[in-house]
Amino acid sequence: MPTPHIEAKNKNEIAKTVLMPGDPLRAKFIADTFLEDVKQFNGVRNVLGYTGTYKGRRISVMASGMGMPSIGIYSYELYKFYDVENIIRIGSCGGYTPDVKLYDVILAKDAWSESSYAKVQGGYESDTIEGTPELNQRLVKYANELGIPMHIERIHSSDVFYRQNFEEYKEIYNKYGCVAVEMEAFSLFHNAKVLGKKAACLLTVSDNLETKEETTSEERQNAFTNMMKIALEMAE
Ligand SMILES: O=P(O)(O)O[C@H]1O[C@H](CO)[C@@H](O)[C@H]1O
Ligand SMILES: O=c1cc[nH]c(=O)[nH]1
Repeated sequence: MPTPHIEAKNKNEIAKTVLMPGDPLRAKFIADTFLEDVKQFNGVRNVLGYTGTYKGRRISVMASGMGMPSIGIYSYELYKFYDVENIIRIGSCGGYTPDVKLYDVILAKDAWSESSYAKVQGGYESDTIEGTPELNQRLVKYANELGIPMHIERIHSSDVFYRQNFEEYKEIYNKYGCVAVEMEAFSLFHNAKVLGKKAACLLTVSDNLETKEETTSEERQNAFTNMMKIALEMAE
């Protein structure tokens, strides 16, 4: 400590629970909008990380960057070297079915992926990994208390944003039951599993591959507040 990618010198600078959006400016938005007594603990590569209080309880928020190699590095360092216990990814996703509409919140029960991340990292052979049920139960409870509806479904973690064959998502939906795509949960869930830690993933639908509706980049940064409010209740 510090690590190659996180400059915090002391474990105490980071709370036991870290919310993790891909976008550094979404992390800044959360710190600016929802947290009090905020201290920035990371700025390496502009992957911003902050610790503060929410309703008087301590929590951190730090970006993961995009894709499994990136969240693989940051979540590993947080769990292994900073004694972080819980990471809640709060991301955007593309809907594979009209059943998930723009701005809907999805809790990833598990993530299916073609990625080699888990196999290469730790010899894990399956293509599906669960989020931590205990965290999922807490997030369901908080969503209910806040009156925010939530889909609880399997998602697709993809290494590829721009596929040569756009239509492949239809087969992934039909064959594996993934209702939406994002790019990090599978490796986050894997790291939690091998390190004996906990992880969950909340997503907001930013676009829909079937209906072709989409939100703007500014909305993806600042407007996905329902999932943020659910995740912030994890503060302790
Ligand atoms: O909005 P974030 O959290 O970055 O998540 C999604 O958005 C990025 C792609 O635009 C990928 O990181 C994907 O997982
Ligand atoms: O990975 C992602 C995230 C949002 N929207 C997509 O289509 N893919």
